[in-house]
Amino acid sequence: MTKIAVLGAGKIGEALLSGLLSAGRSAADLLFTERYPQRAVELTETYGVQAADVATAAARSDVLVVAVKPQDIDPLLAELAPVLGDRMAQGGSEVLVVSLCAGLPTALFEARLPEKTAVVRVMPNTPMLVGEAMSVVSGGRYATEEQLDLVEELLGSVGRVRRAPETQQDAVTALSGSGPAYFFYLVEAMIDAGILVGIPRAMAAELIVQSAVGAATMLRGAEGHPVMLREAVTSPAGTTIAAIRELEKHGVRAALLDAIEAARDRSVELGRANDPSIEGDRTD
Ligand SMILES: NC(=O)C1=CN([C@@H]2O[C@H](COP(=O)(O)OP(=O)(O)OC[C@H]3O[C@@H](n4cnc5c(N)ncnc54)[C@H](OP(=O)(O)O)[C@@H]3O)[C@@H](O)[C@H]2O)C=CC1
Ligand SMILES: O=C(O)[C@@H]1CCC=N1
Repeated sequence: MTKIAVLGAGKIGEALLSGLLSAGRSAADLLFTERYPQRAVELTETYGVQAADVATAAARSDVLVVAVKPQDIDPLLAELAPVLGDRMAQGGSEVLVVSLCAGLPTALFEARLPEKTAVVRVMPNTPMLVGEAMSVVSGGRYATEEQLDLVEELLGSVGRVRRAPETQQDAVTALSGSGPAYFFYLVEAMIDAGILVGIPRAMAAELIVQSAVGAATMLRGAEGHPVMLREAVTSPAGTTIAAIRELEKHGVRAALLDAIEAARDRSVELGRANDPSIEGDRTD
């Protein structure tokens, strides 16, 4: 069985560990690295997965999943490069580096890691926790078809997977990587609206969450025809159109277009900030 190490078990790293375990992968085939010992102890207690240092993780794993914040990539790659170099020098099997980092191009990893290291860039999302991730996979220069298939299989066990050219990854990050946050934000606002119109919080939450689950299930079944689904809810001179008029008046559609464009731009910026060929453009 493929041995996988998650380097940086924060929110998305933990979601991946949890999702892979729920999908039936053995804890013995997983490792993780973490900066703070207390966090490592908590994760081991919760999931039964062992913590390791970067050298051990790199020596024992077939796949290294990088899940640190883009701003933390430099020290991690500086630590990883010599370890992978030693592994190669000792004739060890090839390792595959899978980056989940927003904005960071595969070329960045290829430039900092030993020559010809295979890198795959993935943009997943947190619904991985419940086996409903949307992940988009792009191969770097040295990633083989078999390695891309392997990554698709791993992520396919925790949700849906698509392959796309790396040039689309910043846009993908803005859409599905951050996407769950937009829905959570809408739900939060709708629950507040429930309170405004006199429904207690717990009941408002139940009404809205179940409506979201029902709407999501219908959207999936309808293969993405949101306009027709919305029209079916919108009666002539009814309540829904009164609400839609307000949404349009307040520019909610335009706000979403701007928001997703801003997220795409931020992903591009994170990549540039970590590009050693661009001087004086580091943004945190
Ligand atoms: N959260 C999300 O929805 C998604 C996130 N991503 C990407 O995943 C990556 C991680 O994001 P997220 O999980 O939200 O961030 P978190 O900050 O929750 O997780 C990153 C973890 O990595 C740890 N870490 C940092 N440096 C090292 C190191 N050198 N060795 C070991 N551990 C280290 C951090 O420790 P410490 O707490 O000490 O800093 C932290 O626990 C980012 O690149 C992000 O772009 C991609 C898709 C979705
Ligand atoms: O907000 C972020 O930068 C990360 C990437 C996609 C979702 N969360």
